[in-house]
Amino acid sequence: KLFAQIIRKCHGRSQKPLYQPSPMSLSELLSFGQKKCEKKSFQFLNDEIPIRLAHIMREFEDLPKELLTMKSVKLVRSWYDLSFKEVQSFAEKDPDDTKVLAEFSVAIQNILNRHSYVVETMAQGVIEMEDTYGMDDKISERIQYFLDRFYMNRISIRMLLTQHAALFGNITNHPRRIGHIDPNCDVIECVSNAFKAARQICEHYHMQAPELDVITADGSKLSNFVYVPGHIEHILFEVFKNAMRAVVEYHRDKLELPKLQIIVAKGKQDLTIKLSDQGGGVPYQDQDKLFQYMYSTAPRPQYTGQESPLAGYGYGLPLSRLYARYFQGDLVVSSMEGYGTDVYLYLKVNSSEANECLPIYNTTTSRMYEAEKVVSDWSSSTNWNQSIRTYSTT
Ligand SMILES: O=S(=O)(c1ccc(O)cc1O)N1Cc2ccccc2C1
Repeated sequence: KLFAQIIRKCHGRSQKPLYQPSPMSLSELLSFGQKKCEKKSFQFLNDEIPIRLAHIMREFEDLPKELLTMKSVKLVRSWYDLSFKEVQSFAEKDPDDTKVLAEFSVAIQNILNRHSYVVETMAQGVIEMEDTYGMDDKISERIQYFLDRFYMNRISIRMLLTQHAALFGNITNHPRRIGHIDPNCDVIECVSNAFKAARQICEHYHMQAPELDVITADGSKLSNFVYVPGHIEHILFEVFKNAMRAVVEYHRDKLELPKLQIIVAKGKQDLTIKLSDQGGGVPYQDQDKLFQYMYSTAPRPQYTGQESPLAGYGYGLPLSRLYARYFQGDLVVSSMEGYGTDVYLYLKVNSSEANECLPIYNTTTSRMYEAEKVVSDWSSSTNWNQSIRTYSTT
């Protein structure tokens, strides 16, 4: 019933449709945080969190039923149901009552803790489904579509909740940061922190790790760039692990490892970080598989326990691309098989353009789950059953 209201459009053009998520820009989140008004933050979250939870809870219902019956997926849905009810219970409470605000902060911490392992648990559900029912392209595409939206929704909810917890909880923060936002984010420091963390793992396991050269393009004044350092370090940590693993494995028997290279360039719109490795690269036709949840779970290497710790359960790149896209940036991989791979991380320079990227549930969404597989209207082989191979538009 509540969800039926949520996608109800209100009358009149000027108003935002009722119960649609409200994307915030980095600059709005920053100034909201600088005001440090706990009551306003409580009221905003009181409205916004149930809406963002409800939209993704409704989308769960369009998932392949094979996935919905998996116990890991049922467990994740039960967490969302519980958290939705907990936030809803504050709907009528008095925002001027400091006891209510204190209870709200406790509820937020409980919700963040409850949802700590959602990514792993959903990945387990996908594996359970594949083991039970097998996999085909159509199910794989629907799962890819859902997980990108599901994890982006989760990133957005955790961003709002951790901002409130950092601003009004009793966590001592970095002096100049507003919650998790740094008005003067030092990208070179982010690069250095991520590189050291990845190198430590690589050296511990592989006894060696490639060195790093960092180049800042001329005229790139890196100062006063507003961003969430944690997001940049999360992304760079993943791509450094990939690059180090590629270089160590491709040059296994050599004494000297070719260095990694980072170039940082800042223009009017983009701050771009390019990471180049000489790790042998990947075939062009396999490049998009790097971002597939199914690919990273499907051909599961036989876990012999000898797996390099640099090789996580493979969600590193798809999730990192969501973090990059969350504030209107992107993550692009460009590989040369036989040589190595370049990864471009694009970030918005202007915080007022860095708006949250939020999935919303509407008729387009539900159609995406019903869509039949498209038949290819390109032919690239004489063999008849090949020519109807569908042209995947991932
Ligand atoms: O596909 S890659 O070119 C590659 C992908 C993403 C990235 O960030 C860096 C990369 O280098 N690459 C990952 C990897 C792992 C083990 C052995 C060989 C390779 C090659």
